[in-house]
Amino acid sequence: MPGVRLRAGEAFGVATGAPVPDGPDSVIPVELCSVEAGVLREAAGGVADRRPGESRQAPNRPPGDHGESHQAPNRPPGKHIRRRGEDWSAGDELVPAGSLVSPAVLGLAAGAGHDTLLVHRRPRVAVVVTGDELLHAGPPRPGRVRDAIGPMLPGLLTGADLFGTTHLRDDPSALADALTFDQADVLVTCGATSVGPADHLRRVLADLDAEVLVSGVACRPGHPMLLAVLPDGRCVAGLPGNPFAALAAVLTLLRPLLDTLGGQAIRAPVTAWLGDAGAHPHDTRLVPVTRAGVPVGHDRPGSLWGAALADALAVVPPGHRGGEVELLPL
Ligand SMILES: Nc1nc2c(c(=O)[nH]1)N[C@H]1C(S)=C(S)[C@@H](COP(=O)(O)OP(=O)(O)OC[C@H]3O[C@@H](n4cnc5c(N)ncnc54)[C@H](O)[C@@H]3O)O[C@H]1N2
Ligand code: MOO
Repeated sequence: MPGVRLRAGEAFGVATGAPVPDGPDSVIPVELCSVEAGVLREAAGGVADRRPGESRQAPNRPPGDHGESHQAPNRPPGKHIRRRGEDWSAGDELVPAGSLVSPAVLGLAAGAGHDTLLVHRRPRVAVVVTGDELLHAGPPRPGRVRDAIGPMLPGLLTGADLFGTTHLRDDPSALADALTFDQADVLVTCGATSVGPADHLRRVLADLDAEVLVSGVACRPGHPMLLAVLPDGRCVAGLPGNPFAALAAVLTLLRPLLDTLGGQAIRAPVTAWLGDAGAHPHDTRLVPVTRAGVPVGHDRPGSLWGAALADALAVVPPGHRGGEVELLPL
């Protein structure tokens, strides 16, 4: 309370959050005091300190005792007073650069007096699912499979804005057309990464003068995954058509790309102990496991069953027989 100065033995009423006058050593909650004939009396303990049968009333004091020498047992100096600058000082880093602006970060920034924040824009993503054989409703039948990647992707693209999903037949000119969509920072294609007659992605990218940065990786599943940059800087992430391989490519290639474009800090690795999980002789294997690192099985490249049962994919290095491995949370 600017302009008010308390002397020893004096008290002043103050609402929660209001400035306190100069001079007091602490604040006593109003429910722990009483005022009789202009004299403030303080209960010996707080409500929480009362034992069964004890009165909450202030102890009897002789008239004239203003309580100035009385120190309540639970009232150290400074109690219930927030000092200016006690949470942080000018120039302190409140959250590290690269942090996600969560609701708490937004509130903290406002509380610290910021009107604007310098942020990365969320990357914008468009998805293109290819395949003559794909169905989008009903049960699979001979020669036709349900699109399992399109429904899986939106929930995996956290931190990005998704324009939507386009479904294409195996037609190179339709694919080339889809890759001209210039509102997206990243175009995600599903299928057509391999070398079969209907796998047009690499030829289409060559025709568009794209620079291929990643053309296959030593990882099972997911080994045909691809990353390319179009001449105008837009990225193309090619997910393999086998659904579990597509998931592997999202976790190991697409998500790190989106995190980087969105300015997010690199996630600290999570690890678990994993025994002999059937390591590949020369490639890294991704094995669906529980949080405790127990393989759940059902991990064929065309099936998402194991991933659906698992908490994470364990990153199993070639030749692994047992030891600590990285987990990619699902
Ligand atoms: N000659 C070679 N053939 C293949 C190789 C190879 O190295 N040499 N790699 C195999 C691996 S591993 C994978 S993975 C696939 C990747 O194939 P593509 O990305 O070209 O995808 P497609 O041929 O279109 O499809 C493969 C498989 O997945 C089914 N599929 C495709 N899209 C979906 C979808 N959205 N939802 C569910 N299932 C999908 C598709 O019907 C095929 O059965 O290549 C291998 N071949
Ligand atoms: O990427 Mo493929 O599905 O390795 O098996």
